Amino acid sequence: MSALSGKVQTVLGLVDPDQLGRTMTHEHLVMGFECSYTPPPPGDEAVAENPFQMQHMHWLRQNPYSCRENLFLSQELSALRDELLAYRKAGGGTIVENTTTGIDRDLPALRQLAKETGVHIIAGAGYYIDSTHTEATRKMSVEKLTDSIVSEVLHGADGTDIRCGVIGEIGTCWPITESEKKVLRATANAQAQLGCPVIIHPGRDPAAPAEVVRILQESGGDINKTVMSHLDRTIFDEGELLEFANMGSYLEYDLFGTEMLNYPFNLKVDMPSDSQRVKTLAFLVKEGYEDKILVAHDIHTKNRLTKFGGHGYSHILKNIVPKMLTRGIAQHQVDKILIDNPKRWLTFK
Ligand SMILES: CC(=O)NCCS(=O)(=O)O
Repeated sequence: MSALSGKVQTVLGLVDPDQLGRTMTHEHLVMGFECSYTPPPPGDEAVAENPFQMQHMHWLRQNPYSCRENLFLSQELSALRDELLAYRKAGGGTIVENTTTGIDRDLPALRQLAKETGVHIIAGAGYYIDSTHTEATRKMSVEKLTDSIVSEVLHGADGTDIRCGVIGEIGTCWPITESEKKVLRATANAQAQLGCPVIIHPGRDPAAPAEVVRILQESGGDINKTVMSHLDRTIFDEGELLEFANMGSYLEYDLFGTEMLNYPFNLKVDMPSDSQRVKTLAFLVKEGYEDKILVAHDIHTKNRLTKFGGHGYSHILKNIVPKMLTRGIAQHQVDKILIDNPKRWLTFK
């Protein structure tokens, strides 16, 4: 039995799982998302240059990736500190910070934020999507990738002694690239060694989550300890959703607060509203999956911070939970989604 067994690993060290409280399982605090920059619609170039004004807030909500400045959450440490203090006040206890190699993980900043706010922060090991893999990463064997991920959990990452407490978000596209497949196999190997939680960013196709699960299974991954993120923009058909749910991973709805018409990463996708997300959660609860659901906001752009008129990290606790309670999800089921399921997932075997 390892020293991690039965514990959760935060950026400040190991904690007892009962200390976590309400947990958002997919957020970013300090990251850079330049890899997803999308040029603005024709005619909107001037707005994109100078977006942080009241009259441009709606434009930013609709076009968050078309303004470079909006993509650097890392520039907002003071606002992030205020957000975390507000999150605690709203009843939040823990945040899983999913920033991995490729999108500017900053572990010392996470440690500082955890110290200053009292929020438990759990950092992510591993690699984001293919376009952010360096040549050195692409050349690594599965064994070397496994070693690097294991080391980030056991010894610390990015030249620090700050240890990651989950593997992920591991980035994949659709179709899954060869480099991403290697990282997935390494993730499964590392999970088999460590008994740790894993979280996946699937490609934007309904077939993508199941394909990731198959690759992880082939390499000995523990699907019961794996989260499939971003289901809100990935699987829409109820039958397909139940088929995927039956594969055994946690089912994460983590784009609460994001309501946009033209989703630039896949124009075929109709991004759901928060009301539609709650309806899907109620459906999954009715179908018996209340022990598998997780929720979050996946904040990764500045406009979603309350400083810039956004919903912030407390939106689920303040606005979505009351809505869930009026839509057939009972308080004890809400508690499972916010407390018990994250705790079970995050505890090392
Ligand atoms: C940071 C990140 O990967 N966010 C996911 C955004 S997406 O639109 O759900 O792919």
